[in-house]
Amino acid sequence: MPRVVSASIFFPRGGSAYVLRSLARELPAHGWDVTIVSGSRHDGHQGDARAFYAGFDLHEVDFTTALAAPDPMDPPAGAAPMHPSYEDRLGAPDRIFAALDDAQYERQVDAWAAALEEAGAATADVLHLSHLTPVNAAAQRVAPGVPVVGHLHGTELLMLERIAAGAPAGWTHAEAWARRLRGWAQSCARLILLSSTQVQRAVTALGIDPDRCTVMPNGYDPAAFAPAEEPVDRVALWRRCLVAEPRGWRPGRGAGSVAYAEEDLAAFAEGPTLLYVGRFTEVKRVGLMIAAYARARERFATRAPLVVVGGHAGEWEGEHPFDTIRRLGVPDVFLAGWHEHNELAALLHASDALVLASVREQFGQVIVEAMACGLPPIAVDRFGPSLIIRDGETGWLVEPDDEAGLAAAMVQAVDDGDERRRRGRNALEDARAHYSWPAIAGAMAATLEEALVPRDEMISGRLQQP
Ligand SMILES: CC(=O)N[C@H]1[C@@H](OP(=O)(O)OP(=O)(O)OC[C@H]2O[C@@H](n3ccc(=O)[nH]c3=O)[C@H](O)[C@@H]2O)O[C@H](CO)[C@@H](O)[C@@H]1O
Ligand SMILES: O=P([O-])([O-])O[C@@H]1[C@@H](O)[C@H](O)[C@@H](O)[C@H](O)[C@@H]1O
Repeated sequence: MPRVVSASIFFPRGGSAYVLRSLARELPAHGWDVTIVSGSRHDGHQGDARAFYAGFDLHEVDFTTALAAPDPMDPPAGAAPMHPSYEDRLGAPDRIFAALDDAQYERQVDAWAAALEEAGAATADVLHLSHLTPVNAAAQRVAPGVPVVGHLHGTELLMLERIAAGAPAGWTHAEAWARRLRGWAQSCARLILLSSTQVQRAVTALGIDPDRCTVMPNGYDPAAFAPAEEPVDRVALWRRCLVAEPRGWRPGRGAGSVAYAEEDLAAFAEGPTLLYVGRFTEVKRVGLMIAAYARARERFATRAPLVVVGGHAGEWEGEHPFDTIRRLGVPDVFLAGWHEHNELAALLHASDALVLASVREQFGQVIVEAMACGLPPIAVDRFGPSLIIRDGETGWLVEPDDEAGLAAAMVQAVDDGDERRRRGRNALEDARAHYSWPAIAGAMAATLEEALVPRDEMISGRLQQP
């Protein structure tokens, strides 16, 4: 059986880790053995690759020592440096790529070359590399003859677009990183994009040949996301998540630092529940969503809460949702904290519509997960969501950063139960028809096979150094 080494520099945290894991689960049925190489941490925080990728052939790069060092990017000799990130969060151990100098870059490449070597990358048939990172350079060093399938997730494009618009102060090595990312993209045999809306975006940001791009959407795991089989005791579910075992958190405090009282559950007694699922990054516009909810709430015919699920503890960009809720003084918005996939379906079953105000979402995995549970989504009419959702049929599409438009969609979703349920049924059909991982994995296997074919041509492409 051919073997693919599937690698991510990041410890499992964002949407890309779920993509990597779902594909690793499905690819053997399509004739591929998978070895995973991933960043990891063993310090009790979320992000332990051994737990996240349990049962897979895993080689991890452990950042635990680096995270305890005064400079996680420059830990004691022998320890792998912490991964950098595409987001620039004040005080975060994972500094923005664009701030790392050449020596720090070389340390990254050395650590990942060792990991790829240990995982047998040189004898793999294909390398599948998430995002564009120093793992690409490490692959060129230790496995120069092995074709690379790159997988873009959107966050790398956000950083490049910010650099193109004028790098913020502190991004002192922005141009060197932009050059590297472009070089790595150009040397991939194939580059996976998540939506046809993204081809031109990637061509502009990376200068790649559009013929090397494969459009392959993300999916949902049908074992985890499906409509509820039995009636759900919603108040009991929200009591557990918000009152008895709370995981919501406020700035500077850990999971569970935001908890609710029994009487707060009255918000769930009458009307439908709106749900957000995701990280607290700037692009997601969680603050705008809460402001739109505040407007919409005054017009709802019934009391209808908004539950905000997600936000890795301790990580956020811009104003934290806890502060937004306080600033606006808006009632009935609940912070539920991070919940793993095996718990998410229950939260979706206790909700009625998904809201995602994100403005530049390459795909929006949570949309198809919600649709697979029968929830209609409300999202923004740009990029990935604009093709996943059929406005008026499977959900609502609104303009980016349009607080009034988002509020109007929320009012309709809350007040018109028949219409909401009709769109939810259609959404479920679309999810089943287009977005289940077992079906999508066939396209992934085909992409890996395609990467094997024009080997000579591709090898000369790979040798272009950034
Ligand atoms: C801005 C942008 O372009 N983002 C992209 C990015 O990451 P991003 O991290 O923004 O990913 P998404 O929001 O799409 O996915 C988040 C994932 O985390 C899971 N989750 C979230 C909260 C929680 O409490 N528990 C939990 O399990 C969700 O179920 C989902 O599977 O890569 C994803 C994967 O290719 C794409 O779909 C996104 O469009
Ligand atoms: O998974 P995803 O959201 O595509 O993208 C990545 C995250 O997984 C990772 O945690 C973060 O450090 C990166 O900067 C990037 O955002």
